[in-house]
Amino acid sequence: MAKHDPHETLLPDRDMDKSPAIECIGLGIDFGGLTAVDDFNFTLGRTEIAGLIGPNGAGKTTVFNLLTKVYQPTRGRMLLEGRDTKNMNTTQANRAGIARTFQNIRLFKDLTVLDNVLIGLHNEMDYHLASAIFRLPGYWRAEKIARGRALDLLSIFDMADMADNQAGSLPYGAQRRLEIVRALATNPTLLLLDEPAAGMNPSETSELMENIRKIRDTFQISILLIEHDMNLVMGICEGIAVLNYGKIIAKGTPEEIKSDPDVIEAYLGKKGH
Ligand SMILES: Nc1ncnc2c1ncn2[C@@H]1O[C@H](COP(=O)(O)OP(=O)(O)OP(=O)(O)O)[C@@H](O)[C@H]1O
Repeated sequence: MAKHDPHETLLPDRDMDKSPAIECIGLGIDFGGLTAVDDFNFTLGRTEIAGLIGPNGAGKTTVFNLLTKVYQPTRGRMLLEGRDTKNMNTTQANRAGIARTFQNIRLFKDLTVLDNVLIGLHNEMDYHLASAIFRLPGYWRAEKIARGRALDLLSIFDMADMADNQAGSLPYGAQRRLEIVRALATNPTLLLLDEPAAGMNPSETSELMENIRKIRDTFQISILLIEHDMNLVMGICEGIAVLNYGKIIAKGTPEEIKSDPDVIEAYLGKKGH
């Protein structure tokens, strides 16, 4: 496989005129004596769809927790569209453009589908607190706009007719879709998907692949996904980084990754993933 410059984007020719969606430089984190992620050099260009793969316990979710500022790194730096994220917390990282979904569905199951999306939108909206408390005209205006945007988002994923249903009553695939819609409501420039195909049947997975492409094309954002389903990863990702024991052991196109002996040994050759 071609050994890539660690600071090069997975697709080096794309969007060279803009700062990358995200750039990690020597990022690392220790938990007590355990180094969960180390020397993580990773650059994702705008509108790339990339995959982060590796065996169980390799550090993939920890990388997502670093990118979303759930964890602060022990070392290294992370730039979001050229901006240093050093002092950001999770809310600030979200406002700066990173949104994520989780390995296990985290919806407000008793609320309606629409309300779940509105929660995402409110995170991003910036109306005055007093206007919300006293229900001033500005509040209602903002609410109306938010409802319209939420319904628009739901219709892109053919979910507008489910707007008033309880989120917990939706079929599994639709709940996962709703999680993605809620993340998109925060208007991200980088969307992180943690095992989006987990628990899906093959037809739900292929629908998910179409939706991921649609998201990138419609919103012109970058997508980084963690996934064990190799058909999805190889079918949709333009670039892939492979993590093993907290370190990147390979980066490249799906074709390069498939034939990389280190990857085969560390990951693809093993059964059970
Ligand atoms: N908060 C924490 N405290 C201590 N150790 C942690 C913490 N978070 C993660 N780890 C450890 O870091 C390592 C990487 O875990 P992580 O969950 O990131 O792996 P993963 O690649 O996402 O695995 P999987 O594919 O099973 O989800 C593991 O050894 C894990 O036990």
